[in-house]
Amino acid sequence: MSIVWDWFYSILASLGLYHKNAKILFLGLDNAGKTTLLRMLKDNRAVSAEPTIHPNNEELIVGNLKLRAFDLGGHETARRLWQDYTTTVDGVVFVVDAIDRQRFPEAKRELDNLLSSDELRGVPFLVLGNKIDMPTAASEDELKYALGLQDTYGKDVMEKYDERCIACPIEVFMCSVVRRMGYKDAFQWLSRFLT
Ligand SMILES: Nc1nc2c(ncn2[C@@H]2O[C@H](COP(=O)(O)OP(=O)(O)OP(=O)(O)O)[C@@H](O)[C@H]2O)c(=O)[nH]1
Repeated sequence: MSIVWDWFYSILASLGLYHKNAKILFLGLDNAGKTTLLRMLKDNRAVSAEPTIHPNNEELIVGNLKLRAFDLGGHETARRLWQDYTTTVDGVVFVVDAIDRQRFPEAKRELDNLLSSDELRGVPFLVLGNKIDMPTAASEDELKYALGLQDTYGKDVMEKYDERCIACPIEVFMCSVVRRMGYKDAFQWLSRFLT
């Protein structure tokens, strides 16, 4: 295994994603930071991403781990696109721009749609409030309130996943993708629901 490959696997291992057999969707409004996050996981560097013109063109496949980003909002076709992409989704990473308060209601609508969709019943949801490197970013409490997520699953990594849990596990983590802050704990949280 080359040094670069080795190092790449060590990133995935630190996030708890190494050797996972899972399809994870990165969803959220445009400009939230999905592409930047995907590229960060791929290259460990923040590339200033051009806006995604084709919402289905960002994908990362490593062994049995498939990560794919889709934009929501503004276009109805997005839903069809991710539904066509896979019928089995093992996890959703829903990215929200924590500085764009005006769009919190729109983000909430999209999230509510996802949470009530049959295809995603029981699927763990990781909600990332991104861009906390900016001083105007919402706090975790503010974002949770805006998204109606005051009552979340709990962050304790040691807590055992209760298979009988009817509602899907959902938790909010604040992060800055470009500063590489916050998303490690978040992915570790998500990874314990993946096989
Ligand atoms: N300040 C700050 N900016 C960020 C962060 N993450 C992403 N961005 C910026 O936010 C903008 C949108 O990022 P993208 O990754 O393109 O967002 P996207 O969700 O993929 O949206 P589209 O590209 O429109 O599909 C870019 O200018 C990024 O550089 C962050 O942690 N902090």
